Amino acid sequence: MAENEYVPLFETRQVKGPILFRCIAASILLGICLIVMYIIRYFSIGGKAERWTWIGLFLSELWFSFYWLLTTVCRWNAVIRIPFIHRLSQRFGKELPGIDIFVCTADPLLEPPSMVVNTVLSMMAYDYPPEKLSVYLSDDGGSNLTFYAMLEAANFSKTWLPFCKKFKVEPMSPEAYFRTASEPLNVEEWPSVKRLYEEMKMRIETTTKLNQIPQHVYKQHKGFREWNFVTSKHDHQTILQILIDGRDTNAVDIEGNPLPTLVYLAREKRPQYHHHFKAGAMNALIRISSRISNAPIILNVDCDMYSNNSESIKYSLCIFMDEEKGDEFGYVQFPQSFDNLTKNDIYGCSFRVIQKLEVKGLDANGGPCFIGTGCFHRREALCGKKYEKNFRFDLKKLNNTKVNERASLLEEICKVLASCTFEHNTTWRKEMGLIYGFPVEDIVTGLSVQCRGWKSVFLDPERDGFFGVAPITLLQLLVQHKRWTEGHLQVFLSKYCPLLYGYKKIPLNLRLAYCAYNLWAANCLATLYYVVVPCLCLLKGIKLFPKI
Ligand SMILES: O=c1ccn([C@@H]2O[C@H](COP(=O)(O)OP(=O)(O)O[C@H]3O[C@H](CO)[C@@H](O)[C@H](O)[C@H]3O)[C@@H](O)[C@H]2O)c(=O)[nH]1
Ligand SMILES: [Mn+2]
Repeated sequence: MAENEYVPLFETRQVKGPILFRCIAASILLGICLIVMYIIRYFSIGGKAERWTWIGLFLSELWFSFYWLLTTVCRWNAVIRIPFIHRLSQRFGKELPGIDIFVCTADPLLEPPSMVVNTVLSMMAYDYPPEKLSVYLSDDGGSNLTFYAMLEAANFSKTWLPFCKKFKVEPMSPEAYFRTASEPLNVEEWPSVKRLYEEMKMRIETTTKLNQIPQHVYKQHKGFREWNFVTSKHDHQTILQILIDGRDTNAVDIEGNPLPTLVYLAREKRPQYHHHFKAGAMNALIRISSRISNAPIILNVDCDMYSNNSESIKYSLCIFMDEEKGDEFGYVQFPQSFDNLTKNDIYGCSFRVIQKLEVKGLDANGGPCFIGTGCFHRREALCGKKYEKNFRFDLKKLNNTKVNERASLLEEICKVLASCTFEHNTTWRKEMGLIYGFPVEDIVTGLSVQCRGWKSVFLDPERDGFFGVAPITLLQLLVQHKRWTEGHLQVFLSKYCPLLYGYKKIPLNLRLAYCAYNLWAANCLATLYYVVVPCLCLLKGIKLFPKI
């Protein structure tokens, strides 16, 4: 291909049917206007009680109209992105950047180590050069059970990764794969790999149940000794173990191919210092990974979210590496899909409207929010760099920083980076890394990246990129919704309110779209009024509608 002949790595297409949508929206707008006119016209009819009910209903309706306007603005334009991965391979061949993958876990009881192991294995099994992949697990539970499970994962990966490569296994989580795939006829390895997996799972589950590491295992790895100094999960030193050192020529799978780097981290926790939940964990990971592998692209996932599509990394690189537009993008967000939904999804846990409709609208208006998981970040954008128009990133070059310290020395050096006091008097938490202080730290962080001038992209390939676990009982759902709505409202009332914070930084449409989420909780007032008051009026015999 000639040098000057630019062939894009992705294409942006308008979502079909905008005219139909706009006609419907226009008709709704007309309806709203007629209702408002009607209400104003009959305003002074009836007695005092009627009038006040009318005013209340009128205000609720105004609120609903306003909220409808916010969502319509967000949906007005919608785009989808189509990456061309064959062009990526053609153009860059093996010259691809490094990828650091962060997995966060917090509690071995709520997030069983056997599940975390599956997530980690699925991340290691991407169809990507293993020497360029590094997987970091942050364990905020500081649990030796999770650490043990990771050791098992490191060991099993030697069988699992070649198996995945050979048979193009998808999903790459062994649990999900063996649950969904039927046994192929002429694959000898299948039963033996399955057996190995089941034995490993059994060992992990037994250890978790007994809450004790068997003595012979304890002696196998120096890492376990760290727990001699752990008082509780809220009070311990940094534990950092490089379980697979990708630079080590002996770190190979059963077929002799290199393995991805695998690192276990339990950052320091002390009762007198706030740990800032997942945002704190992510920031520690960003610093530690910058010292160990320093990949220019970071993928982060929750520990319950396994990879379902082995090409996701390449899809996201099609965005970041596109010669013309790639440098504009700060992050690439995949949807959060779930594989535990009940048949009718009666509580709407899958967020279909948001994920299948609204995010595409956000994308057309400057970029989707960062939703905390399944997101590829440009490290520099996440670490506070402002977008500069003509600045070109050479992602391939950025990756050539192999450190040469021994693994054990590197572990010691990095421990400081995850200490409780490291961030004091620095710009971490404000300008660098994830922002603290909100239950929805991801939303604020995404907003601040966008306000530094970066755009973002939503990618939803035909085969889902990731599968996670959705809350499916009413109670779980209410807890999650309460946290999210509260968090969003908090953002709206803080200095990060998109209307002000994003002023002159991001398009008005995008700011309004953010507000639709931020004001989610505020809807409850109008809704409550609307469902309660008319019923009371009916009981009391107060006439709500004028006779015409
Ligand atoms: O102190 C903590 C608390 C949580 N987590 C991890 O954070 C992730 C998300 O927490 P979870 O309790 O599962 O929250 P969800 O409501 O399921 O999370 C959604 O909403 C969050 C807030 O918007 C985002 O951060 C998540 O990525 C998104 O999946 C999990 O992997 C946890 O292990 C930590 O690492 N440290
Ligand atoms: Mn979750």
